[in-house]
Amino acid sequence: MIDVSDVSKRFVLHNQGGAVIPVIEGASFSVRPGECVALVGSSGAGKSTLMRMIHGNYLAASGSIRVGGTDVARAEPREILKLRREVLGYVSQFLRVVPRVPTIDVVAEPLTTLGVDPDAARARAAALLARLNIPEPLWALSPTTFSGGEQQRVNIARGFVHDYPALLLDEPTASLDATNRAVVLDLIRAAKARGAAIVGIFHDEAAREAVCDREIDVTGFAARRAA
Ligand SMILES: Nc1ncnc2c1ncn2[C@@H]1O[C@H](COP(=O)(O)OP(=O)(O)OP(=O)(O)O)[C@@H](O)[C@H]1O
Repeated sequence: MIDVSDVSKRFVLHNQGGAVIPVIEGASFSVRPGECVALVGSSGAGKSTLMRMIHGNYLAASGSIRVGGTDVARAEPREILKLRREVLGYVSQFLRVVPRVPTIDVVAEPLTTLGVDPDAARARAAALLARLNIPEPLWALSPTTFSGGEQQRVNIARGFVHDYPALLLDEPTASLDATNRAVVLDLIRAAKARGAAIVGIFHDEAAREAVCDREIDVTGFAARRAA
């Protein structure tokens, strides 16, 4: 489902004399449907960079990144947007939303964008918000003023509202209490059971052991640093 093949990435810092920072070289791995793979490796090894390349935020310098039928490394921006709508979900650590949109609509939006009836989309959003213990009086409010853990749970609800065939999870349990952490781990297990291919960064080792089938040490793809 997700095939990363011989991918490299370097950053060119144009505002710092064109300094080149090679980060990743020759990264290759695959994630099958129903599998959850953790990216591990020391800080700065390139875990987030690799996730951003799979999501199409950072362009790979070379290689291919196939998600379903799309090569993210070569796709046009509109193909990447279509991929993100239909195939590739992403739970980031930080919630970015349009101000004043109620939480229930923030969570339902991925479904309404796909043409799901708004009432059905809101019902599914409500079920997830309830499961993630977001109090019902908050659903009509914008999540911009929510606590860190509440915002993270809204992000998680949004990431799981559509049954994406592929999912990227950036620290999905980072600021959660034990109860909500367990809910998130159950959502991940359910996504695997329905065949989702998942790539995640989990500094929470116990969470990683609970849901991940394999670890990929990104340090193995580290490019030799040159000035
Ligand atoms: N936009 C950018 N411009 C320049 N350099 C960048 C950029 N993004 C990442 N880097 C560099 O790439 C390297 C890898 O960073 P990355 O954030 O992918 O590491 P990580 O493994 O996710 O680290 P951590 O576990 O600390 O979050 C770092 O040396 C970082 O400075």
